[in-house]
Amino acid sequence: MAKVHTVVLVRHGESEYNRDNIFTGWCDPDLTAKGQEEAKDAGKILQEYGFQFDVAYTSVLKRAIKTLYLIQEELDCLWIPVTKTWRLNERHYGKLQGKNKDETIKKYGREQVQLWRRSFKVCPPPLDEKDEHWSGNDKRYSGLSFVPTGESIEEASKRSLPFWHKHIVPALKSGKRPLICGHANTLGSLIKNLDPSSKIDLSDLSLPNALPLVLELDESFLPSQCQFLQHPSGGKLHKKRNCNS
Ligand SMILES: O=C(OP(=O)(O)O)[C@H](O)COP(=O)(O)O
Repeated sequence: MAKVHTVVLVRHGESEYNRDNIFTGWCDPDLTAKGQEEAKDAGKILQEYGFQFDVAYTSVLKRAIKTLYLIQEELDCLWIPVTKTWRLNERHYGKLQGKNKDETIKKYGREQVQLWRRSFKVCPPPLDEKDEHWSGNDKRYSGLSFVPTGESIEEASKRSLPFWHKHIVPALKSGKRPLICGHANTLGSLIKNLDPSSKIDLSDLSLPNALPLVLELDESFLPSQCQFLQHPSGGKLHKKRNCNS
């Protein structure tokens, strides 16, 4: 089907928790120096392909906000409107937040941990509201009637999809070119759940850090194709990797 609309999505660059192999969710670690470079690289790749954006969206987590800023800086479009929303936050990882992934596997077993990470409906164990990682007292969430203590991928999709329909689709309808900077599970599940029957394969939602993903949509705003724009190989060639199965 012919391409009608295009949205570019980027997972943030490497965070301190990514570097240390820690479940992140709604925790708010910064980008590492490597993550900052990855973000700048993403901007350079997008520039090389000639992408331009009129509007941008990100979460309220600094790893995504800073990645977006660095991309905008590379593209010289710091002036475009940016909407930050908790609806694009990473899925809430409950009690796993702040825990090392290998230690969690040792404690609970690989199969159980994989179920918490990738099952659509299974929620990770809930975070205690007294835990240091509980977001209920964080002022950025003061407008929410309910602050999650853990989310399944399905629950995370249920709060990101309405944002897509309320903000991204109208932006596309008015001819705007949107850039979305977010998180592995939320972006992956958002794309998959726009049309669960689509052939798009995001190989278990493990989106690489700061690799721009070009999503093409048909006239009904359903995904028709998606592909990653690869990092420069040898500093020269950017190879596109197709993710349609
Ligand atoms: O918070 C996370 O994602 P993020 O680094 O994209 O924000 C997760 O810890 C990613 O880990 P996962 O691949 O085990 O789901």
